[in-house]
Amino acid sequence: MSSEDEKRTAAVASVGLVENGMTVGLGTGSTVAYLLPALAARGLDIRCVATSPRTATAAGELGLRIVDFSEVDRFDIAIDGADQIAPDGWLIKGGGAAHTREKVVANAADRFVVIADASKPVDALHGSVPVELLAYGLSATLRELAHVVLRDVPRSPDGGVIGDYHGDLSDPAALAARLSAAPGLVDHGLFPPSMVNDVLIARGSDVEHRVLT
Ligand SMILES: O=C(CO)[C@H](O)[C@H](O)COP(=O)(O)O
Repeated sequence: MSSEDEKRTAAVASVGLVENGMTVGLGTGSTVAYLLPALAARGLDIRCVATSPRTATAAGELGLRIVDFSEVDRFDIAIDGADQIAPDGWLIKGGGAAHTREKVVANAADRFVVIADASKPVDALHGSVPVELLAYGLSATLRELAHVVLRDVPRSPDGGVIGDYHGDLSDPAALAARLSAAPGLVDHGLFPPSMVNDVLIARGSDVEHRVLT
């Protein structure tokens, strides 16, 4: 089974967790792209908030009811993909640069569900961590953080500059605290295990369901 099939399998499994009347947060990415039609096919009476224009457009075209985040202060459930999933539940997100919005939605959700193909679980987080930076004072923020490489991509819908922090990821909690403490950093792609309730990982046609909190 291809990773695309696994993304679809995990996404389809997650829609069984959504019930009539729920307010649902929708993530961003290629795995979420499989979630949207599966969710729409259930024909539930739900309202959704999207974490990106891309997700909002796709969901709307499928007939899902998208409302503005200003109408919502919490979610019954939010479902999203991830770039890396560590054994202890730490995530790296933001490959699609939507991590700031995704974190706001995940944090406001009673239940945050991660859907992933078998390439996403890792023994240890590695590589780089997506960051969103305030355009104001960008040079000073880059100097303060060091090790950030800016991406050649458009700004976020909220005007943030997107980059990736390259450094030691062996202590995600310490790094998350250091990044969060930097003035000018809007948010980063390290999501703590305390924010994650369920992880659905498809391996072939099987789905492993990890329950975290
Ligand atoms: O954080 C994200 C976007 O900002 C995505 O959830 C993450 O990059 C995974 O994407 P995909 O489902 O395409 O593998």
